[in-house]
Amino acid sequence: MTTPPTASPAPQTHKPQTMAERILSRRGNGTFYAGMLAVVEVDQVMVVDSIAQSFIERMERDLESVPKYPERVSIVIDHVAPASTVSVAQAQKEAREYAAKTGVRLFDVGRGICHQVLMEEGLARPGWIVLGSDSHSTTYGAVAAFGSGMGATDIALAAASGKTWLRVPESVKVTLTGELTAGVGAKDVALEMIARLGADGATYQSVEIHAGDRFTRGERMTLANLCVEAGAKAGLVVPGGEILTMYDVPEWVYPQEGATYVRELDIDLTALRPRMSAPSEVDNVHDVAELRGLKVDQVFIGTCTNGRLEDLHAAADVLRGQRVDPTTRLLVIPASSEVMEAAMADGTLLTLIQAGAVLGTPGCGPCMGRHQGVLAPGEVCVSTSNRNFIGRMGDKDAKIYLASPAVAAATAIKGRIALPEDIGAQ
Ligand SMILES: CC(C)[C@H](C(=O)O)[C@@H](O)C(=O)O
Ligand code: SF4
Repeated sequence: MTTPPTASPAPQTHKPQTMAERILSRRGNGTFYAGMLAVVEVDQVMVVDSIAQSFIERMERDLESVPKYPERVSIVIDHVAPASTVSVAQAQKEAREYAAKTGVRLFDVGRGICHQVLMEEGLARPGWIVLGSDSHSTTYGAVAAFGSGMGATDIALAAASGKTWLRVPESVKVTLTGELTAGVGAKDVALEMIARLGADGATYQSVEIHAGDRFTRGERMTLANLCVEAGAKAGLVVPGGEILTMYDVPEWVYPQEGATYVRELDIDLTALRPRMSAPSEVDNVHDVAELRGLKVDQVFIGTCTNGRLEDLHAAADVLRGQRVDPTTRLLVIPASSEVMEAAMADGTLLTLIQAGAVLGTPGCGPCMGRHQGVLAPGEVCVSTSNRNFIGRMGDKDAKIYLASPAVAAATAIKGRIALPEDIGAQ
């Protein structure tokens, strides 16, 4: 197989480092700064169903190799699960056989979306390097893991060698100030951040988010998840709040005072209103109030961005005792089996179903337009996901608006873009 190049030599003096520089240095073979080439240990390699066939082909045909550490590789069947066609079923069958043969972990149909599942399983931890065959692998930055998406070839090389090599990214520092007002949450912050960075504004950079003790792990996942929509290589949230009680956070993941950033921006949470991304770019962000009243055919609550228990709670708080508009469909797809079980146990699912929601199998659902709720020409969807590109959820003439679970729920009741306050909720 290909031999990794030798990493850049360590500099003589020690300058303060960003989070990305610190983590890559610690997990690699030197003291790295932006622009240098780092060779690093990989703690977890994640392969999704849609990429599994090409991953297996790279491993067996091109590299003639097997995973060096099978316990560090996970395959997740989540994007089109259960299978929608014979060829999808065949690919998934091959993924199962490969897992059985090599001893890598397999999370099968119904366990949930890759990023949610890895987080729940403790397969992303502070200071880890987690590579996924999926662009939203930046999500692991919620717990200060350097998470990044790569193609099948790079993923296979990492699985075969236990290492990867990459150019150390420059960092953008995003500092959150003030406190959120009622009805505004992590999704609104994430959309505002993308609007401010721009869709290509952080290409190959590490977005380092200074959030203090604000936000739960799930909310931090929403923030880190969206970073890739600005083109980021990683989205790292400085540990604080509940992360400190959930994990042992090593000192070496924190950025150092005086580190070098290519750009710094502050987001004042107090001034933020519920935000919505209009078609067909994620950075086309507006106040929901400006878009109010637009007729909506489908509302989708779920995905790796906003399909967690707290998201279902936010939706249920708005939908309790209400009915979905008869001309609008509401799809709710929990991000994982664990989320579904908890939402079942605490009555959230009953509330949603009584309001008229249709429940789907934990997984990606219609997020990328492969099954379970694709859109017809001219249809409009409000989704809690992260991408609203042309054709993303079905027909190229369908339109997707991205918003928080609370806004999505209010919209489902009205059948038109709405704020929770429009139906008397907060
Ligand atoms: C199928 C997968 C590779 C893809 C990604 O890379 O993100 C998908 O998850 C998406 O959201 O578009
Ligand atoms: S839920 Fe959507 S964005 Fe997330 S991994 Fe699945 S397809 Fe990609």
